[in-house]
Parts: sequence; C-alpha cells; structure tokens
Amino acid sequence: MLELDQVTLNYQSSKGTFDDGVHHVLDRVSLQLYENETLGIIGRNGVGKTTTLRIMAGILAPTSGSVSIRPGKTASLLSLGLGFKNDLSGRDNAMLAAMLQGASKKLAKTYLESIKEFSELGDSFEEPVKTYSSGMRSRLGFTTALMTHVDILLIDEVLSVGDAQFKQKAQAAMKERIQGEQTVVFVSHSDAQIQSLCDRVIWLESGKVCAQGEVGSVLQEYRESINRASLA
Ligand SMILES: Nc1ncnc2c1ncn2[C@@H]1O[C@H](COP(=O)(O)OP(=O)(O)OP(=O)(O)O)[C@@H](O)[C@H]1O
Repeated sequence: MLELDQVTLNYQSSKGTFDDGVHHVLDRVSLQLYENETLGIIGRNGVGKTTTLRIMAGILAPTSGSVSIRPGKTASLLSLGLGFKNDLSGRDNAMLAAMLQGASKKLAKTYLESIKEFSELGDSFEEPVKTYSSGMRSRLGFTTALMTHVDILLIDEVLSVGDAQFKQKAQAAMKERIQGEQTVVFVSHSDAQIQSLCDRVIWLESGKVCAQGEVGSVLQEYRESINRASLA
C-alpha cells in the first residue's frame, strides 16, 4: 500500500554541529505498509519517528530514496488542529479538512453533524476557531480525522487528547477504527497501546530500522536495549 525505499533525510544544522552542519535523521530506511494492518513505530526521543510519518504523508520530501503509495490512495497525518484556519468556524474548518482529504463537498457536508456531536463543541462549533481553548481545538482535530475517510491514517502519539472523559471516548473510537478495515501507522511511547493496537512493529534507532516484526518480541528487544543503556 505504501513503501519507503532507502529513504534518507538530512537536516541542515545552523550551528555547524552534527556532521559539518548536516544532521542525518534517517539513513536508508526501507519499509512496507500493507493494506488493513496497523504498523507501530517505536524508538527513543528524536530518532525520527515523526519525521517518518511526515515523509509518509508527503509533508516532507526525503533527501534521497523514494516513497511510493498505491495509485489513488491517500495518506493523512492525524494532526490535532494544527492546520486550522483561525478565522473560520469549527464547522467550516471541519468541512475544509474533510475536503482536503479528498471528500467531495456533498460528502463532506454529511460528516458535519456527527463531527459536531462527537466533539461535544455545542454552539462553539459555529464560532471561529481562534476563540477555542487548546482542548477544544484537539477535540475538533481528533474528531474531524476520526470521522473523515482516509486510506492510510498516520497517528502520532495523540491518543491522550483532551480531558479524561473525552480521552476515554477518543481512545475507544480510535481503537474501533484501527481494528476495522483501516490501514494505520501508529507512533507511540506506550507499550500498552502498541501491544493492544498494532499487528506489527518497527523499531528505529540511530536513523535506521533496528528490528521489525512481531509486536511482543520487538518490544521486548527494545525494552532490553533501553535497560542495558540505563545500566551502562
Ligand atoms: N525542522 C527541523 N529542523 C531541524 N531538525 C529537525 C527538524 N525537525 C526535526 N528535527 C530533528 O530530527 C530528529 C528527529 O525528530 P523526530 O521528531 O522525527 O523524532 P521522534 O522520534 O518523533 O521523537 P519524539 O519521540 O521525541 O517525538 C530530531 O533530532 C530533531 O531534532
């Protein structure tokens, strides 16, 4: 469904640190994502998990290597309202987000009432997003991503969105979607979430795929390596 082939990503570092000012984040990463699976990505802070998702979503272009997605398929990063237009209402932003993900205007309109209901924004749904609290923005962002169709859903550590009550509801809804016919790539630091949601997992370390495969064994290898590092 989606494939990264020998993907390398470098950032230029303004301070001239790293390798003569070049920060090598991903180094020839190759991976395959299959239809209907939930692929987990694990690894320490800063190893390039979010960068990998951004490359999959087409937001970032690799320095070298290639990304291929099956023709006609869309991949979208579940972002918590980062791309909202502040002057537009929650309703108009939800509409815009649905259309940006490929829905026709007619289809996008059909999503709106369920987005309003699930997000529990009430009358604020009609108000400009600039008047929202950060929790309200997250609710709108999460719900819009949840309710609209996307072939490959890329999720970056967001299952802890909102207050306790909304978080529980959001996690249950996301779990239901992930377990249905949805292809997902899921970045998380939570073993419990990776274990309960993923079919397969990839462990990134020093910009490379360090191990991949069955969730239980890769998680165990990863945990052992962290324990060894903390003892050293
Ligand atoms: N715009 C940028 N310019 C320069 N360096 C960047 C930029 N974005 C990310 N990086 C660097 O790329 C590396 C990988 O970042 P990334 O966000 O992909 O890590 P991550 O594995 O998702 O980390 P975390 O677990 O902390 O979320 C980090 O060292 C980060 O400093």
